[in-house]
Amino acid sequence: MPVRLYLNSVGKSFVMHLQDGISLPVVSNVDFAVETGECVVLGGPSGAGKSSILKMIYGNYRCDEGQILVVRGPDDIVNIADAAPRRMLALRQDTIGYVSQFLRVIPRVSAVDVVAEPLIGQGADERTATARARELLARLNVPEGLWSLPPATFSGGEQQRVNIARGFIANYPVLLLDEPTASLDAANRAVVVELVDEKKAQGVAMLGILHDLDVRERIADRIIDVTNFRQAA
Ligand SMILES: Nc1ncnc2c1ncn2[C@@H]1O[C@H](COP(=O)(O)OP(=O)(O)OP(=O)(O)O)[C@@H](O)[C@H]1O
Repeated sequence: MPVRLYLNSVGKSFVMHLQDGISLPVVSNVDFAVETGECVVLGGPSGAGKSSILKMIYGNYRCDEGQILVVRGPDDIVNIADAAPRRMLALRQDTIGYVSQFLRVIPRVSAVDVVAEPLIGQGADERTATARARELLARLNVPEGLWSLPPATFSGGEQQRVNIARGFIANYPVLLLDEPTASLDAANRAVVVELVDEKKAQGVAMLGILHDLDVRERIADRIIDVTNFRQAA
């Protein structure tokens, strides 16, 4: 399968400017690829650098060394490590999705509109996007009575499921999964496994952090141990 995402000698340290500029090394020489239709899971103990790697790919953290290449087509390769902020925002709209367990609540916007929004952002008409949003909310067992309400008052688990629907609705060639099943019940974890399988069938390249061993076992095609990239202090 063709490579969709390639991390080439990526390194990251945090410089603590308020503490005499101390440098905290996190990872170095991170080198791996994710192919289309594949789900790769980052493993390793707490603090190993799993989230930092995902955040560099999504552009939340600056990549200090190396390249993060997204292969969008034979002649269309973007290096996220040197993408300007405006370019990064465009990539977040059409190329890289991020599903975390936390919903960023937008005041006064209904759950169905929160979910539909990324698909509309990719050019879908409102009616199609809303229908797809309703379908996903139903699959994730969010009670129908809540769909027209803003999720601010929803329970933690309901907000999490709205967020998963929002993360899976759009058509991103690369999808980052940051503990999407944390604290979901078994039935909803199984729905997430199905959604991941559907994305694989569509050729989406996924990179995730999943502490839930059962879900990890079911969706990971490969596990990469991040301790291999530990940077010497
Ligand atoms: N913004 C930041 N500023 C300073 N240090 C940070 C920052 N983000 C992460 N770190 C440090 O980088 C190291 C790696 O953190 P990271 O969150 O990537 O690990 P992780 O493997 O995802 O851990 P966990 O499984 O606990 O979420 C940790 O030592 C952490 O303290």
